[in-house]
Amino acid sequence: MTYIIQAPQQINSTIQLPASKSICNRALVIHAMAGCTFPLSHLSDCDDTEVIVAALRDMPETINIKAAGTAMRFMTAYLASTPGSHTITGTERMKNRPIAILVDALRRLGADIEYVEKEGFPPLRIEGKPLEGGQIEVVGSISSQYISALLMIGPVLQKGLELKLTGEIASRPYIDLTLWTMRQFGADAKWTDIDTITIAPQPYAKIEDYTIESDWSASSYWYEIMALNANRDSELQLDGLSDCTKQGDSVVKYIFSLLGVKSDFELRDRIAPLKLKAHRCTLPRLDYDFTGSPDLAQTIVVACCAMGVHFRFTGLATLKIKETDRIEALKRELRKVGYVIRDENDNTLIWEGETCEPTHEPIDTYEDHRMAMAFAPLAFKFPQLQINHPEVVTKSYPHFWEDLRSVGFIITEKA
Ligand SMILES: O=C(O)C1=C[C@@H](OP(=O)(O)O)[C@@H](O)[C@H](O)C1
Ligand SMILES: C=C(OP(=O)(O)O)C(=O)O
Repeated sequence: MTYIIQAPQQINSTIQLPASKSICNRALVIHAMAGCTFPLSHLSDCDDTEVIVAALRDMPETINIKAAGTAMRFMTAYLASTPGSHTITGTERMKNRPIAILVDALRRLGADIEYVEKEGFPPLRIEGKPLEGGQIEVVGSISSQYISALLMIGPVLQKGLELKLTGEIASRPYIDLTLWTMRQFGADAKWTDIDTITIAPQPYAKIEDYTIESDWSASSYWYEIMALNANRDSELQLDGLSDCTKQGDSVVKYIFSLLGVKSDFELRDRIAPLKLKAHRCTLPRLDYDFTGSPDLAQTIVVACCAMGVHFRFTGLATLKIKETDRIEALKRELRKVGYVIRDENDNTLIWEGETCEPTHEPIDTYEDHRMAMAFAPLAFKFPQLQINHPEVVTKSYPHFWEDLRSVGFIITEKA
């Protein structure tokens, strides 16, 4: 399927963002470890959360986690520490996303895990059993999801867990989000040194009423829409977010303030409406390190090209092992609309304003929800923008296209 997208002149609407898949997936695994039987409410209906809901509910012999990285990593640690025999697998892409750092760490904690196909990658055969726990070192520079997965089982390990992280820590705000979620469920989980996290062997508490904030990563596409619409009469309200959030991607508020989008929360101390308004952007260039917020990179890269803001973005090394190689995907698809960006050292993207003749071919999405959502706002600049396989958005934001229609986008299916 291919969508043809036409953007509205002006936006005056309210959007209810989906629940944060990162918080949902943490809460679900912790909730299961706490032995809670009642379901969690207000979960996201995105694919990445639904695969965990189904896995925990049915616990089939073979668990297919599809394309969900967090689900693959969190469920691997959960299954390794919970009695039972399971194979965990996923999409072809998932079978090429590395998992050796997590498997090695779990084996050092006593886990029984075998690779079913390729050494270092899913699928995995796991014989779950109570694990002793203790002190281990883990590389922190490849994916924070390995660290989060280990931390979440910490309270149920006989000796608890002391995790020393080595190397530069990638996606660190997600580790803090894990610790915060664990503490909400009664865990004693904290940084005890600059590179060390300690989890006490103390069971999780059963929590009945748990509110899940909306997804700040999803809000980024609305910030981009407001920036590219650049109409002073437009105003957009986003519901479900909090100014005192623990989601690292809330830094989007700051980044887009530099690109002319003003954010105004009705209340500061809890979930409250957030109003966005666009002002003129006069920024000539933006340099930013995305080590802590990799999921925002595509949004900001596309927005800056469309706004003529030159950039040098660092901290992008982990983009190569996500839903697709996002560095290559960005370079290739931006050329179709006339922007020539280049990469350096496998972790940097640079744009000095170089352009090429646009081909106006449809944008390919590479089974990556964020490619579709980051490119859609380009419809403000390129009328009749086309996006291939728009259905990829279900990974994190199933009603993205309906929400776009509700604010005035005209979206038609190409015959
Ligand atoms: O823990 C999480 O919820 C996530 C961590 C990040 O992954 P990495 O730690 O692999 O960068 C992020 O990209 C992903 O979308 C969600
Ligand atoms: C990288 C992402 O997801 P995951 O790693 O959980 O598949 C993402 O949602 O951008």
